[in-house]
Amino acid sequence: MASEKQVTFVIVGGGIAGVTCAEQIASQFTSDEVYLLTASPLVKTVTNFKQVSKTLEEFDIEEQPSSVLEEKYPNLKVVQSAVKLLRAKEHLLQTENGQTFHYRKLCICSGARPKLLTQDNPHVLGIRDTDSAQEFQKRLSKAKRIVVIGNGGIALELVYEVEGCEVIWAIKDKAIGNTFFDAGAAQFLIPSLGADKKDRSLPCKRARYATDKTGAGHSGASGELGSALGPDWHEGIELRGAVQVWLWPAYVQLTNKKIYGCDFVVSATGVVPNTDPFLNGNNFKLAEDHGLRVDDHMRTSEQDVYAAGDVCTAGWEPSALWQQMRLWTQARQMGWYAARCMAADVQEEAIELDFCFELFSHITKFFNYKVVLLGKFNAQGLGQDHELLVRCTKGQEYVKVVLTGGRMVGAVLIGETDLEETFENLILNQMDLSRYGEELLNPNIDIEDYFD
Ligand SMILES: Cc1cc2nc3c(=O)[nH]c(=O)nc-3n(C[C@H](O)[C@H](O)[C@H](O)COP(=O)(O)OP(=O)(O)OC[C@H]3O[C@@H](n4cnc5c(N)ncnc54)[C@H](O)[C@@H]3O)c2cc1C
Ligand SMILES: NC(=O)C1=CN([C@@H]2O[C@H](COP(=O)(O)OP(=O)(O)OC[C@H]3O[C@@H](n4cnc5c(N)ncnc54)[C@H](OP(=O)(O)O)[C@@H]3O)[C@@H](O)[C@H]2O)C=CC1
Repeated sequence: MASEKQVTFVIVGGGIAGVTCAEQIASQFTSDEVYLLTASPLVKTVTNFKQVSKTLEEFDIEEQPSSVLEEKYPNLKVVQSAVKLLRAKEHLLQTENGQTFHYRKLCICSGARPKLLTQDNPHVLGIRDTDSAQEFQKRLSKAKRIVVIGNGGIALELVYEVEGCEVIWAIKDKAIGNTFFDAGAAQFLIPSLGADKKDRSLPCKRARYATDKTGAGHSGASGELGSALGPDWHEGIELRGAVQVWLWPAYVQLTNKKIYGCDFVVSATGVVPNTDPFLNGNNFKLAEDHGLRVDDHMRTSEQDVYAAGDVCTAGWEPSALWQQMRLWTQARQMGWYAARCMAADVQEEAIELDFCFELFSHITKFFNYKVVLLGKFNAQGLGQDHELLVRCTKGQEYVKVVLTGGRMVGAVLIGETDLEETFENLILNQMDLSRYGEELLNPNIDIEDYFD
């Protein structure tokens, strides 16, 4: 049914960024109707939020029916229909179900979708949402062998979690988990794959790695065999050299020229922001990664249109210790900050870039280890101008700090190190640590006493 509404605030997207933004706006402007337009039947909400330290936060994500939000915020209306058209110059939006909204302020939080290796190939799956995860699960239950391509978050989780099916993991780097780790951390984690198999007595879990040091793409390209991952990676992992001689639904040729048959391929090769088709016809500035470019007030290049979460790309000059990564934490922080910017704009108040953009911080789990990443954890953008200190106890913890000019600028903490708060402080206060040298990571010294 066609209808037209004049509203102050419209938010597009029922993911973490959109829901956080809508909640924040609805709680601040209780006498205004706030509209959240979303293509998905369920909305994602943040629960059990815990501020672990100044910048580190932990929370759970729950998918809930939109009624839960509407009950909590009586002025928040959720419309489950995709936006099909935006005319930013006219401040007008239209949804698939025929509703037209004339907004004053709009925030686009339409997320991202998997950047698949090949489009429209029924044997190549991406994992993004509940539907695609269910499709993956369905196909996996009948699969003997899958090929996982990519070396980021999803691939790391999959190769560890998938059971009862042979997994061939094709990566183009020398070490696993290139988006989160360096080779040292990868080396620390690799035994978990083999050990996990023994400990959990999984008869069929087999992981195999194919690496390609050329860094070229996979299907059909040429290249040479990459170097081995290290002495431990194959421990407890069954390795077989030859391609199976029966017909598989799909075959993958890697750049090392090997061909593997499989039931299907998971393309865990990153994401691309959802900026089309509904944004077409406007004058949005896009970043190189196709994200909506936003300034330090989360404003896009179209007036009164803000963006947050995976769909946007930070276009401001970032702090020396922060970088954008498309993660839950940043989706929540951006959604929340975008709401505050929209509010400040309406109330004609000034607002400064939030403190959460001072220091990159992320807590997660890989291979059942707690993982904390701080600042320039992989010495991003530092070139040769840095020094690394590493402490590692096999099977227990891996601690790496990145120093430049004697000051700590990043850290990777794997395991229960209990160092996150101290290191966060050292990074934030930029204290000169030169005189401590390697003692900084001496496990026999209580580092907190040093700096009290
Ligand atoms: C398998 C997987 C595991 C992950 N694990 C982690 C993790 O452990 N830790 C972590 O920090 N991050 C993780 N991430 C990343 C994290 O999920 C994303 O960074 C985050 O969810 C992005 O939130 P968002 O709100 O920007 O986008 P999304 O969650 O993608 O939400 C976008 C919303 O916009 C809606 N939408 C899109 N187009 C339209 C339209 N035209 N009209 C109306 N609505 C529209 C969609 O329906 C959806 O509701 C993971 C991602 C994946 C895929
Ligand atoms: N626990 C967590 O924090 C998790 C976070 N996520 C997030 O979800 C999003 C999606 O995850 P994911 O898909 O793993 O994305 P990521 O961006 O984490 O990783 C993509 C990986 O695919 C590789 N890649 C890209 N293109 C190709 C190609 N053509 N051939 C081979 N490899 C390629 C990339 O290598 P290169 O970098 O060299 O291009 C990279 O290793 C990300 O934003 C991720 O951060 C997901 C799961 C868990």
